[in-house]
Amino acid sequence: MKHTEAPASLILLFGATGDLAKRKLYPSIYNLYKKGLLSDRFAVVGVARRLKDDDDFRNWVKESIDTFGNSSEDLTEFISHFYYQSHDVTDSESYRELKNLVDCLDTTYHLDGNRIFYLAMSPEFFGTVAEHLKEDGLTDTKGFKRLVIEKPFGHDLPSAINLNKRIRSAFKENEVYRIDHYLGKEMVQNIEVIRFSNAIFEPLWNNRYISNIQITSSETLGVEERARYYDKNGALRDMLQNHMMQIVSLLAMEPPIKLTTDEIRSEKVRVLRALRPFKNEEIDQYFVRGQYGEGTINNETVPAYRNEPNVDPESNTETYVAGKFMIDNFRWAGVPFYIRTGKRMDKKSTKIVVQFKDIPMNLYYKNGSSLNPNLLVIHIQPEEGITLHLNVKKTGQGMETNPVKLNFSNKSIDGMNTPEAYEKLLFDCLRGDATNFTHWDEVALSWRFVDQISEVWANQKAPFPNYAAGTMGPKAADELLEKDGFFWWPVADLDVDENC
Ligand SMILES: NC(=O)C1=CN([C@@H]2O[C@H](COP(=O)(O)OP(=O)(O)OC[C@H]3O[C@@H](n4cnc5c(N)ncnc54)[C@H](OP(=O)(O)O)[C@@H]3O)[C@@H](O)[C@H]2O)C=CC1
Ligand SMILES: O=C1O[C@H](COP(=O)(O)O)[C@@H](O)[C@H](O)[C@H]1O
Repeated sequence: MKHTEAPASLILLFGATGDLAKRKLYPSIYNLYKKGLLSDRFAVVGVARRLKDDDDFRNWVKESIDTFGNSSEDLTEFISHFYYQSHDVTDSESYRELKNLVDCLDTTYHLDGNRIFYLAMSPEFFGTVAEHLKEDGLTDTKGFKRLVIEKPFGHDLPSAINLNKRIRSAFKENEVYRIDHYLGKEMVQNIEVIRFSNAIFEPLWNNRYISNIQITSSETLGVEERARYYDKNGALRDMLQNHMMQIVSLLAMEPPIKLTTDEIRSEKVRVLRALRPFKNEEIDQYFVRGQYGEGTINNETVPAYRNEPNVDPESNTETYVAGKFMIDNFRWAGVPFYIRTGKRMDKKSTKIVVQFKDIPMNLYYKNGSSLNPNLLVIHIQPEEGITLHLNVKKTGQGMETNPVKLNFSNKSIDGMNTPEAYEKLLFDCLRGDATNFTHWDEVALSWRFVDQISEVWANQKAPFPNYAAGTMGPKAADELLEKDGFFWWPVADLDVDENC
């Protein structure tokens, strides 16, 4: 085994013909292979209904890599490791056949019985597949067995508890890898490093020096082909319950005593436990929902959410959510964490803005005008980097100040793109590192928090649509900050200069 490569392993992929597999998973497996991070002893078994046989599947994988990956090479050797079983996951009989195939590949490729079961299909099947894997002996193996499970993990706390019970009947908690692809993003992983390896930040990382933190994740895309799923979930469940709350917990957690999976997770859990709960009648003071109407994006007119295919024409589902989280602990008492996320917004951008408090006395603006606050901006995507906003002396006579930005862009280091989140997460899973996956306690606490909001919203019809596609969301989201004396830092003005 090469020094850094993953151990021999079989990946059994349910949902092998799906959008996620095609766009993300095959290109990621291929990148690992190309970089020498995958053992030569690997095999992938795809399960779905629509293809016929191995050849069909290998062509499918090749096409997906040609379209969504970065390869101009001959893929023959790589795709020879791919096998297919046409199988309806609700059909109990097929699992025996699958076990025979998997056992046979185990021997052929000397896989030491190591198995990753990846559920990249509709969540309604997660419990059924997990139970069958156990009942039909696929989890009886002398190597490791790990279950990678896509989102959403449930629809609310009761359904998540039920799903967890079914999964845990077949896998132990430390064998379950709940994917949150934001945790695979380079700059999300960088949050801990920025905080815990810089003496200039960690001492200031508290309510004495930080006035508020803003997290924006805006998309220009609409609901696309996923309306059947999305219309039942909305932005609150689709983005806030998982990605946004994970970012909040990374920003707010205490330094872990060690950089181990358990220590980091337990600090994140403590943040989620400290989130201030709300009474039903308070939800509107802390959360705003929106749904896009018709509008213009990149000079093209796009339809209202309610006119998208497969969306209920009277849908009450939010495509936008903004909120204010309060973390009631010693470090964060009084500091609002504002988040906003939505579809069909003005710009595709995920950024964190940490706004520091004003200095106690402003010596440089005696006429009453204000100094620019110091900001630390963490650019998660599309550009990756950090910017520190400072004030310096204006060149020349006098003592006026000038705002400046110190930029760091990941691209400026070596011009290389950082690996796709799925590539990193797959590699972590192959090596048995669950740090960047979500523990059950985190899932349960975030559902408990989100359920308070969704229960109230489900019972009140919203005045939708309330923002035009191509804008940054409803006016009420601006008012959420204005009433606290803040405003959303415009993401378009904060971009990192990638040439720096
Ligand atoms: N697509 C994305 O960008 C993202 C997806 N996810 C999550 O990933 C998962 C998969 O999503 P996505 O790929 O978009 O979904 P798709 O609908 O594109 O794919 C579903 C897959 O499941 C297979 N399938 C459906 N029913 C059965 C069945 N009864 N038996 C066997 N196979 C079946 C389909 O194959 P066939 O029809 O051939 O049987 C297909 O391969 C979901 O949990 C989603 O929430 C998460 C983040 C982003
Ligand atoms: O999980 C999801 O994330 C995507 C946005 O991901 P990003 O990496 O492009 O920011 C979102 O479009 C999708 O609705 C949601 O399910």
